[in-house]
Amino acid sequence: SSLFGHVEPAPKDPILGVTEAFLADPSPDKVNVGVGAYRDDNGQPVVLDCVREAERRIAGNLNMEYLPMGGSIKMIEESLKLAYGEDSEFIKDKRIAAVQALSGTGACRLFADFQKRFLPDSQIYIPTPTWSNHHNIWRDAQVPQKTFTYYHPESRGLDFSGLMNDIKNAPDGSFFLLHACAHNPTGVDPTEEQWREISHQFKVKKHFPFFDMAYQGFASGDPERDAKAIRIFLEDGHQIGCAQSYAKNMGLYGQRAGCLSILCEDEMQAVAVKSQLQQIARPMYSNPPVHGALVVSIILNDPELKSLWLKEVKGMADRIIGMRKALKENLEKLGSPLSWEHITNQIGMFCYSGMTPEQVDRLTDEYHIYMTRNGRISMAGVTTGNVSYLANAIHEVTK
Ligand SMILES: Cc1[nH+]cc(COP(=O)(O)O)c(/C=N/[C@@H](CC(=O)O)C(=O)O)c1O
Repeated sequence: SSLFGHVEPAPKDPILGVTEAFLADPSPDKVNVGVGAYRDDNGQPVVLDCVREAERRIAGNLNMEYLPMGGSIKMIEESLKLAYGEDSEFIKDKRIAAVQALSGTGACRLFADFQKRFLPDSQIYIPTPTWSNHHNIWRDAQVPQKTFTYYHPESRGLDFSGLMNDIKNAPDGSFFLLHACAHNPTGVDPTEEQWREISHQFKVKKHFPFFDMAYQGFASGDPERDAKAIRIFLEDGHQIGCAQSYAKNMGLYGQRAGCLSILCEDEMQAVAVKSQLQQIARPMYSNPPVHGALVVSIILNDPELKSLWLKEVKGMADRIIGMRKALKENLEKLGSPLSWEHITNQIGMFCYSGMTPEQVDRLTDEYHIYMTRNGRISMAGVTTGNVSYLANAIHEVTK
């Protein structure tokens, strides 16, 4: 028998498979509101001006040397300031073990592998629902998963009491995966007050919070505001883990620029933990890519470029917020019998519409509209040019 005859075709990825189907569709009316990637009002991908300027500054004088296993020190420094705060005591005390990672996915995976290696009996509580790849990451790291209540379908909001119950009922010292802001796919975030209650309960239970922060700045338009959950936990004295990504908020999708950080008890522990994170990276990819890290470092380290970035990331967030309003208004104008309040109550890249897989299939089959079957709409794919077409189709399949 042939060597690889038993290898079955892999199932389509629930998110990236939608992009493939969209690209294969010849219809001129097709609309892609599947993958969470920003598009401008013409439906085109965007390279931010701050990124183009950073590229101009490094053009030609790039060296192609290896980065250290832990990645670019400068990029890590800038990333920690963004997540933990410019004046963070934890940065000053060198208590944070941090390595450059292959974007947010790579940061989550490094953490999951670290968790498996050094806390082999631990498991991880993952919100219901969550970004589909979270399950794959901790599965492949062989860390057992549990789920915790998060989304409340009836109100299309947060099931806070269900969430708090699950936090209370989990064994002491459990690991929890938390979306720092712009929860994917629901667009539902705890309020500041709710984050404070969650943080308090985590102290009582000695739980460990691992924040996946893939959208800092992209949710509210203000990176400081979008880091509020992390800052609350830090003020309460928690040790945390954090996965950062520059895919969405800096548009560096394909550059795979991210950072994994773990707040340790002291500098010596941070040095040990960082050295072990590097030990995991070395046989996996040896060291991370140099280009994206350089772009990030130049932008965040230069006050002029950083303020340009802040303006541009707010611009992206504002456009999405504008499309939320437009989509809701179009549905209301069509006389939809349903409430669409959640479209503007939710935040970040996604609207969790509440549509069923069958309704999503009809949108694709009858209207060439592509979204994940859980009814998640990537709002960045909505433009002034397609919002009424999209609203009409949604109305037709939901009325
Ligand atoms: C919560 C979350 N975490 C991490 C990532 C990974 O991003 P990276 O490019 O590795 O930095 C994504 C990407 N989400 C979108 C794209 C994807 O599925 O990869 C999405 O949900 O469409 C997330 O939504």
